[in-house]
Amino acid sequence: MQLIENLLSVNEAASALNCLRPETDEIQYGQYYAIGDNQSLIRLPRLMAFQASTNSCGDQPWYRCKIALVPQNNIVYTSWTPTVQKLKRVIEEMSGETWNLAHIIYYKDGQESMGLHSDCMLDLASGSKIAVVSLGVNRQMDLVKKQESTLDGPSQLQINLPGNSLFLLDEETNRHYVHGIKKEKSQIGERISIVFRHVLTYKTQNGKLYGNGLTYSTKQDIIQGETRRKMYKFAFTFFLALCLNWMFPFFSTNMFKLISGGIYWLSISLVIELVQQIIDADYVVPRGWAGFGLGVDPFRSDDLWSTLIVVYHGTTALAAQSILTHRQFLLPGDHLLDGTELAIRAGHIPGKVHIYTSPSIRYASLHVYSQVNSFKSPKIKKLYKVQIVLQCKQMPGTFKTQKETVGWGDKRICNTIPNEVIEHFTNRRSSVIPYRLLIRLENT
Ligand SMILES: O=C(O)CCC(=O)C(=O)O
Ligand SMILES: [Fe+2]
Repeated sequence: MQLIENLLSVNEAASALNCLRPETDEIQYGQYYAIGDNQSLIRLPRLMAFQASTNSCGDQPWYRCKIALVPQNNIVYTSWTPTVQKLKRVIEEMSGETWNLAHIIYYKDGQESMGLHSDCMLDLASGSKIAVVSLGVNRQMDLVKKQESTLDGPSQLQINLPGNSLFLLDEETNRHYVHGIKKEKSQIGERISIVFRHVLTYKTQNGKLYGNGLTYSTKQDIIQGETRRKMYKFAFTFFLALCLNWMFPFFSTNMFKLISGGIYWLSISLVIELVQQIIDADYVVPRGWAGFGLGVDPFRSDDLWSTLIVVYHGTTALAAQSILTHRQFLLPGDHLLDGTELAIRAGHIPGKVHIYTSPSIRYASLHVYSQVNSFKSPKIKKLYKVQIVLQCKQMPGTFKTQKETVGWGDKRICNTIPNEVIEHFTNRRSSVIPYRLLIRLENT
């Protein structure tokens, strides 16, 4: 912490104060709010304005402070105005540091204040200092050591911030102490503080954040991420439209019922349009899979959603189609619609007539169960791996559990479900009810 008095000449300080007063044109102050306990809006006892430099991409720095989270506070950073820019230059030349964002705060009298708080450090350049330039009357800043702090040093401090001074608040002090500007009992005049920060977070025109510690660290990353998402969406759409349009009658959504009632033929472009609507809904659960709700028999009397557990069944598009067409799982030995007999799949022990499921999506999506097929997106000519899993409800007490049967031994397959109980098997067809088709499309 450091206080530098007589930052400017007396005349310059007086003129700076005058230029930054609300009556002058330079700064358009606004009234901002906090959210109270009962969700009410609380008027903050001060006026504020925001300025910042843009980066080389033309984006503005962004500081994630509490007031920015209140929807009613429309915080807009404008470019530097002459007086603030001059103050910035003076303190940068004096300290050798740089700042790219400022909050300008107007306290009209001693009744206006700022409560005890720590400045949020998420967006600040590591090791950078928060610079507070004070103009106008002297105000007292209280610093109170946080309860959890293990730092040696005074538990409380009072610092006078006279007009025409610079106060530098370092990371360490901000981490261990809260600070605030307390109310004054005596009648005093106005004070303006200009709080400069060096932030490394930026906001794009469409409101996306990038920078230190964020999903996207540069603007380029955002563009790449969006391109990837677009390509994925295209591929997905074409996969559904070209390879899986048999399944549209099985969807539970009204729009599908609407268009598939009796008409099982859909034009590719209509399918694409519908699929895009689903994908835009971002219904991707579990992680990495896109889920499509399937129609469930409305006449079942058991309380499907509350008493049955969730399991997964890794399968092929063909088998999924067969399960959905027959409206239930089939057991080896059953006859399909075309009269052929369902055989025990190669690799499974003959004589074991069972339906296999797993509480683990990891296990169900192993390639022996959920066959990997490749799919070439016709539009972008890119090859993808496609897998299908049916998300199902299974009736407790109707199945047995056993350890994995894929030869992994003790090597853990799923983080949540132990290998010993990862496989369910049953011979009751109607105890497993598929309610969501999961599809995963991955780059090859
Ligand atoms: O007005 C002041 O001097 C304190 C401002 C402050 O602590 C803040 O804006 O976070
Ligand atoms: Fe602060």
